[in-house]
Order: sequence, then structure tokens, then C-alpha cells
Amino acid sequence: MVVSFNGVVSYSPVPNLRFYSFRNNPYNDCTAGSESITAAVGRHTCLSVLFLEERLDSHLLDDKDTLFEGNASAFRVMSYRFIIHTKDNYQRTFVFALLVAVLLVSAKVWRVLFFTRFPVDKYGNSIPPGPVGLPILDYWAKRFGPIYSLWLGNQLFMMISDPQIVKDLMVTNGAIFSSRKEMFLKNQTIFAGRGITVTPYNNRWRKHRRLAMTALNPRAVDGYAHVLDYEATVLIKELLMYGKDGGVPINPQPHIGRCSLNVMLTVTFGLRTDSIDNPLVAKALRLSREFMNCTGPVSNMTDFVPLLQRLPNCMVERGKRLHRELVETYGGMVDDIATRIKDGEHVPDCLVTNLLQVKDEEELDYLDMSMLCSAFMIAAIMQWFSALIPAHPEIQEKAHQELDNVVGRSRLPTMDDEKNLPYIRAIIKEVERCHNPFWLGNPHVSTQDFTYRGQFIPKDTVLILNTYTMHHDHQRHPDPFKFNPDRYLNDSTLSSESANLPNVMERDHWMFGIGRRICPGIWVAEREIFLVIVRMLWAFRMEEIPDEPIDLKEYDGLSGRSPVPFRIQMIPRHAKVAQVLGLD
Ligand code: HEM
Repeated sequence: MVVSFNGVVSYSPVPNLRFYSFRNNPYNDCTAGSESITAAVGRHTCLSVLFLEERLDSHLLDDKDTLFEGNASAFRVMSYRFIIHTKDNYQRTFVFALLVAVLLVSAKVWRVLFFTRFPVDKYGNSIPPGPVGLPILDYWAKRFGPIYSLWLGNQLFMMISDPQIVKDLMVTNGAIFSSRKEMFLKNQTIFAGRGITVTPYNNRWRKHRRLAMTALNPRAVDGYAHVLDYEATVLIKELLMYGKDGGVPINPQPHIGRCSLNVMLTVTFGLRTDSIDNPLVAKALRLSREFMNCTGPVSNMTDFVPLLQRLPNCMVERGKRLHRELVETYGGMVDDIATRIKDGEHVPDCLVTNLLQVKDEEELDYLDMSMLCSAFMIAAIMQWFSALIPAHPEIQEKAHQELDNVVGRSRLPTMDDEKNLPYIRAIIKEVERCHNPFWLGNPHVSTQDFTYRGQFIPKDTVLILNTYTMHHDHQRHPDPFKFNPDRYLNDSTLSSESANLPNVMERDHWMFGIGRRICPGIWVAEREIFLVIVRMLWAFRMEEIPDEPIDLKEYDGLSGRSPVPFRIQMIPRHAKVAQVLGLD
């Protein structure tokens, strides 16, 4: 068969991964090429792809990026060479095959080899592992272009690293690209197919999204603005007290975690924790962290190799345990509220009271409500700011000057000050650009075949928003690895406004996702982030501890990343801090 096509096949360092990227192809040729290559590569297993790379490296072909220019003769030569290679390298094939088998059997090994590293602290102790996939995905984006595809087991992924393409697919064609993949671990095991975040684009999702929005829309957020204000103030007081007025180093992470948790507990269940020692704080933060660690978009082979789903496997066990714990914890709280209402007790208005009222008419069962509430509780993390700012005293200094000019020292900053604090706003956007916790968003899935600029995107393809590459684009953000709030000084938008700008190239960042599945918590999260950061800056000078440098390259979590534990000195900026907080 003679097929004409023009494309790129490349290798992966991971056996069982295949890449095809087709450029400027008429739809038919592209498909023919894709099938032919799949057939050839498939016949000789993934090893063929590795051998292909050898061929590329030995310059048998002129240009790595236009490998299959012309017609099938090149392709025939290529498949012929595969056969020769695999025969000539029999022993090598055996070793690779063994490696593939080991990888397939153990999701843990997979994760350890390719998606984790073994970081140690300065004393040589092991600290929690983190993904190393990030720079590879960025490298691949530069090599294969702003849309490239890869196979993981039985699933086709496309990485999208260009804002215009993201908009064209996920906004303009949002009806096609707004579903979710039924990932075995995240969707089926942990959320039991119920959570709003994982529900495919269907009526169940529409219902859950509508219900979630009753608690998260801007008007609703206005209604509990006092909760955000209160919790941010409690946080500052706590940091001052636990840090003994700057006298002892402190890890702000659990305190910030409790602040976010209390907001969500109030909105969802009408309750809050009274101190960091309340067992619910540790439990909720542990569940959230476990969720982030179990659910990287491309990191669990269990999701893509059906056989693994039936074999004893530590990831499946972790997923089942997490599901049980979410139901026990948050489902238990739903139960508790239902019982209290039945007993005639007064329960404050919250998401759960609303859900219980509409449960029959909306056909919600207990699991629906438990999983919707769980999705609320594991949403927010915001610790990068305090890990990063101590290393930038000059930026803190500028922020302090702005605060002294606009707010003064005899009151706390409020939401009303936001519009007059462009430098603080810029700091926040820059933290979000540099350290987006959801660095690969939450994957979208196509619900029908689609051809985009001549490239074929089959139904059921998982599309990943590669925000890491978009946030580090040299053209849009010169010197992209430098933390430089000045780049956002002229951006006066809220992120919730920026997400709707007609020119997508002007959007601040993609931390909250895009399109019909954009984070519905964006309004509450933005306010919370502003209040916490502006008040931390107003109250403290944050300094690194000389012998404890903070390594921002280490992080915890796969789908959502947070910095590994660290300590800083939080020194009150002036004598009035304690007085304004009512602690004198
Ligand atoms: C810094 C804070 C937060 C960040 C960075 C964030 C980010 C995201 C992202 C990237 C998505 C996926 C969007 C997409 O598919 O394109 C998402 C979805 C979601 N977020 Fe957030 N989020 C945050 C806070 C919150 C909060 C406070 C809530 C409150 C409940 C929340 C609730 C949700 C829900 C329910 C979804 C699923 C939406 C759907 O699938 O329809 N998030 N979030």
C-alpha cells in the first residue's frame, strides 16, 4: 500500500508510550499515516519506537521533524529496518520485554521510575516524592509543537500547549471537548462515578454543576464574604501567636490549610474547626493530599492498563481506602446534618441543607451528596506564596510600601482595597503563573471525532491543558523562570474576568482551567487568596531561615502540587500589628 503523509513519530523513554504528531495533513492522509504507523509499531511492540529513535539519531533521516515527508517508501524502509533490528537485537528485545512486563505489573514501579524522584533533605533524609514528568512534557511540547499526542496503555492523550488552540477546542468547540474520562482510579474508584469533577459531560454533570453553583456563584460568595474575612484574620492571628511574634520559625502550611478548610466547611456543612489541633484538620488535609497523590492525569498505569485493575495493586487499594474515608468523613457529616434536621435542631444554611431540601426533586442519593461535598473539600491549596516570598525581600519591600501608602498601619486591608493595590495583585498573579498547583489542569475528553487544522482528534481522546508550558512561554513571559510581578502590573483584571477576555492571548494564566468545566470555585478562591496574601504581607516580613533554604523544585502531589514542608520566620512588621488584630 502506498500512503502519503507527512508526520513525526518519536520515541518515549518509557516503553509502551508512543507518539504521533502530524502536521499540515489533510485528514485522510493523516489517518492513513496514523494507522500504518500504528500497525507497524504495534506489530513490533513499542521497542520499534525506540529503534526508530536510534535511526533518527544516526541521521539516517534528514530532519527529525519531517520524518515521513513524501510517500510510503520511507515508511516501508522503516518497518523493514524494525524487523532487522528486532531480529539482530534479540537479547536486547528480551531485556526490554522483561522491563515492559515489570512496568505493566507494578504501577508503583512505573510511578517510581518515571514520575517520581527520590528527593532528600539537606540531612539526606527521604522526603515525599514528586513528579518529574513536568520538564519532560515541556520538552516534548517544544519538540513536537503545541498539540501532540501520546499513548499511555490503551488511552490516547493530546497535550495542548497553545492558548489559541486551547480556546478553539475547549471554548469554541466546548460542546465536544468538555467531558471527562472515566479514569479507573479517580473517577470509578475514588469518586464512584459521582463527583462533579469527574462526571462526563451529561445531565448528571449539569445537575451537579448547577447545584455547586448555588454555593459558589459570585452573589452567593458575596453572601458569605464575612466568613472569608473572618478566617483570613484568624489565620494572621494564629501565625503571629504560633510564631511567637517572630521569635520562632513556623511552617505556615497547616495554618493556611485550616483557613481554606474552614471556609469550605462553613459553606458546605455550616461548621468550622476551632483550632489547628482539631482532629478534622489533620484528617481533611491528609485526605486532600492523598487525593492529589493518587490522581495525576497521566501517572497511574492502572488507569490505562485494564489488566492491572484486576490484579492486586497498591494504587487500587489506596483508591478504595480513600473512597471509604471520604464517604465516612464527609458522607458522615451529611448524615449528621440530616439527623439534626430530623430532630428539629437548628442547622445553619449551607450547601448540605440545600441539597437535602432538593434531594428528591433532583434525584440525589447519599453517595451523590457525599461526593459533591468531598469535591468541595479537596479543592483548595494555596501555600506557594509563603514558600516563595521569603527569597524575595525586594519584592516584599515594594509590597509593604504600597500597603503603607494605600492602607496604612492602623487597619487590616480588605477586599475594597483590591483595586488600589496593583502590585499586590501582580504578585498574586505571578505566584499563580509560576506555581499553578494544577499544572496539567483537569483533563477534558472529546465526545466525538474532530478535525482541527487538518489534524484528527478521535472521539474519547483525553486533552491535557499543558499550563506549565503556556505559563513559561518565552514570548508571552520573557525570562519566564524569573519571579517578576512587574510583568502583571498593567493587568487590572480579576482572574474570573480575565478568563472571559475575547483575546485569549491576554488572559493572565490558566490556573483555573477553561471552558464549560472551568473551576466553579474561581470567585471564592480568588477572594480567599487575595485576603490571605494581602494580610500576610501587611502583617509580616517573611524571611528564610539561614540553614533551611526552601527548595521550590520539590513538591508533593501529582494532580495538585504543594510545596514540601518548610519553615520560615514571620516577623511582625510594626508594633501595631498585634493591636490591630486585638491581641494586645
Ligand atoms: C487555588 C484554588 C483553586 C484552583 C487553582 C482550582 C483549579 C481548578 C481547575 C484547574 C479545575 C479544572 C477546570 C477544567 O476542567 O478546565 C477545577 C475544577 C473544579 N474546581 Fe477548582 N480550583 C480551586 C479552588 C476551588 C474551590 C475553592 C472550589 C470550591 C468548591 C473548587 C471547585 C471545583 C470543582 C467543583 C471543579 C469541577 C468542575 C467541573 O468539572 O465541572 N475549586 N478547579
